[in-house]
Amino acid sequence: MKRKILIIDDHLKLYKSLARNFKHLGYQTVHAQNGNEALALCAQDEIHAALLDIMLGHESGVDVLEQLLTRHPKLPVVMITGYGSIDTAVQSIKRGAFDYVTKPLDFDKLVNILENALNAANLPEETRRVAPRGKDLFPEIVTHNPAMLELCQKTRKLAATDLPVLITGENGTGKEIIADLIHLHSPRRAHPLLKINCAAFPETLLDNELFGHEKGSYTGADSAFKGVFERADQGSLFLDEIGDMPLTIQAKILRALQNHEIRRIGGERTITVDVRFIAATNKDLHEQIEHSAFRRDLFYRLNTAMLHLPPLRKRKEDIPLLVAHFLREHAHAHAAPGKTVSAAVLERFIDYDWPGNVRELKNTVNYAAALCSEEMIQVDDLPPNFISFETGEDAENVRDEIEKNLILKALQKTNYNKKKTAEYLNMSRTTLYAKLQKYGLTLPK
Ligand SMILES: Nc1ncnc2c1ncn2[C@@H]1O[C@H](COP(=O)(O)OP(=O)(O)OP(=O)(O)O)[C@@H](O)[C@H]1O
Repeated sequence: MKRKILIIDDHLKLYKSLARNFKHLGYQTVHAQNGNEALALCAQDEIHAALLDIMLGHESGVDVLEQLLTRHPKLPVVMITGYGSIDTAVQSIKRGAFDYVTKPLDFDKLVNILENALNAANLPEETRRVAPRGKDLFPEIVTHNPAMLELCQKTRKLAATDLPVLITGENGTGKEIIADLIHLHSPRRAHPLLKINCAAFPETLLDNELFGHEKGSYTGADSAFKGVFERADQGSLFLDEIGDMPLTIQAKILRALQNHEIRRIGGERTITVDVRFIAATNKDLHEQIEHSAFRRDLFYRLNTAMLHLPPLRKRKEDIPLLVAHFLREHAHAHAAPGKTVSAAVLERFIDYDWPGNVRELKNTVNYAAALCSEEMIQVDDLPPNFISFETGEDAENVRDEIEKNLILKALQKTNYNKKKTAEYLNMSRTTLYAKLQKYGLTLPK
């Protein structure tokens, strides 16, 4: 069946050109010039995704978005925005739009985003919630922290095995990216990686989502349903927030891990399943065991291969690198010119403790990049909590550490030639000598 895209735009010319391009790719398009027409089309026809202009004559695209999503909550909507209304586009994402594209439209990019939107919409409910979007489909760990580099190496080695892996770390430290990497580097990569957030479901629903049910197993079970264990066959299963899993379900998971067998709810027969387990938690499982909230035997089954992600506050030297990475990503995603941050912004970032870890940093950078109209992001462009935030000794220490490493690398690159090192670093030789002394760097004889 051809997929049908609804284009909501009051410019007929733009619609015609998009319709022509989409037709070549095998999509069908329908056109609405305003919110009412869009709602009417969605009511009478099956629409797979919508493209919605933020400026719809006298109507606000964001209002139309809300009306559409109220009636069709699963409809993926991609906003079209002019360069001047990116902040509104960011608002619309908060209100449920899938993504946004900026004018002038880059058709290839638009199709890419649309395909991601359509794929995400096709995923079962529980996997969609935690499914990677956009560029995250190709995860990349950005770091030069020694503990993280070691962890990346261990991740690659573990990926090649079929061992269950337990990933621990605070929220937003990158556990899901590691899970993606394990699967993508494993021999199972051609099969699905299904993800389920164990904290997102009440016990009976979680049971159903994991193990499925037989027809007639409870009122309303009109047909049999395969749970994620069966749907992930030959692939991997990512059990996120496993520390929040009810004890009864932990017992079933243990059985599945040990015997590779499950039973659907209301089912008599055992079903053999072939999945690789990847679990993650932000909880201290030892503590959970002490409080009888986590099964010791399941923990021992899972902890043969453990990966712990340190919080961002313990690897602050990664902050400048991550900031540059997220700025590049932002520029790329919005076909916008690349931005930088001022030294004062970096200082604040380094001094801050980042309780939400890398995710919080990414959101902060995206927020500032979207709102700042200049090339360099200043403290005033940051969210309010950063504007009133004082910097201190911490920032200085990390800056020194970064500078020391830079000088060391430059020395190695120039074979410890001080003149060339000074030139390479764009500093005078006197400054270089002072810094070598400050950091206790001695050159090989
Ligand atoms: N080292 C990194 N390099 C690049 N991006 C990163 C890195 N670590 C995390 N991210 C990004 O930060 C965001 C949060 O990462 P992720 O979802 O993997 O964290 P998590 O530990 O699974 O979070 P939670 O516990 O809340 O589910 C993602 O958008 C991810 O792409």
